[in-house]
Amino acid sequence: MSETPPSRLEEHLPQIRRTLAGGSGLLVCLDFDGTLAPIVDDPEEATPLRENEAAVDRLSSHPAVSTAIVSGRGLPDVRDRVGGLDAYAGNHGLEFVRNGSVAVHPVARKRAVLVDQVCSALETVLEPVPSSRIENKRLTGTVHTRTVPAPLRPLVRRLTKSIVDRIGGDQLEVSSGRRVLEIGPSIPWGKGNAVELLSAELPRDTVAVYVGDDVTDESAFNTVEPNGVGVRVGGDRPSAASYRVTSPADVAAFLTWLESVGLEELDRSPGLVPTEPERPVERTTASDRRLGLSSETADD
Ligand SMILES: O=P(O)(O)OC[C@H]1O[C@H](O[C@H]2O[C@H](CO)[C@@H](O)[C@H](O)[C@H]2O)[C@H](O)[C@@H](O)[C@@H]1O
Repeated sequence: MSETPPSRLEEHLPQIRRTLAGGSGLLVCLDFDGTLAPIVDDPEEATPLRENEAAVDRLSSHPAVSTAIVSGRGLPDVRDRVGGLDAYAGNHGLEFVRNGSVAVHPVARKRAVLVDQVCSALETVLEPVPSSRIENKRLTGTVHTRTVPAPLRPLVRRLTKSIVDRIGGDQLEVSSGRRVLEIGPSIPWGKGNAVELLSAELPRDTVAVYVGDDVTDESAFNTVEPNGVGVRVGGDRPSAASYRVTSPADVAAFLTWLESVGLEELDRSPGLVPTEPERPVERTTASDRRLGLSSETADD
């Protein structure tokens, strides 16, 4: 991961316009929890902001734009929560649906039986821990610790790791996310690979945008940067994304800006792009200024 904190997006719209001006189309990839939907205690209750749904719908209906959700949730789950995108990647990119056909990583498919055994064992072992919750997503599993009393979280981590070691051996691994432990196959595959696959099907000069809030989104930021636009939702901790916004409401403002301002840049043929002044003068338009972003919040 980059050691550089991302810059505040609203201060860098002219750079983003220049990045978009290099492309003939746009691929907009979006994480779900913490990006389109605010983080909530109960994962079942997570719902995208209406403004995000509307902005995604508008982008999806534009002929120059392809849209995708790239989520840690299982595919059926995330498709139920937000509709209308061109493609969906679930389980951190291990499964995919596009043009009506579903693809699953073959190694992940084989190891799903181990994930299932781990989830069952954890249901029993963590049963006495108040408010612990196990989400079996078939190809991966999630242990939720958001509502577990803080002093008990290290115990949950230890128990989870020991069960995964016992049942999964070197076939499974545990990683951390926002108040979750993610259990999945130990293979070098993540959201970044999913974004690569999506990009590979589009013209080479398509500009890729990725918006996400969590550690697993870093591989996707690495995939789209530096020719595309990586946007981290959250505070100023280091990230491979160049830009950051604070909240899902800010994501809606950015997506709206992309549709109303950013897309205009794509339409300019290279010969028509105004030459840059010698000393760059940042072109901030009234539409740029309307991008109202909220104030800082803590990452957790
Ligand atoms: O890649 P994402 O779409 O962001 O999915 C990552 C995980 O998101 C969900 O957990 C997170 O959101 C929950 C609801 O707001 C919250 O309670 C939890 O603490 C967060 O980590 C989802 O439940 C997981 O399956 C995803 O892996």
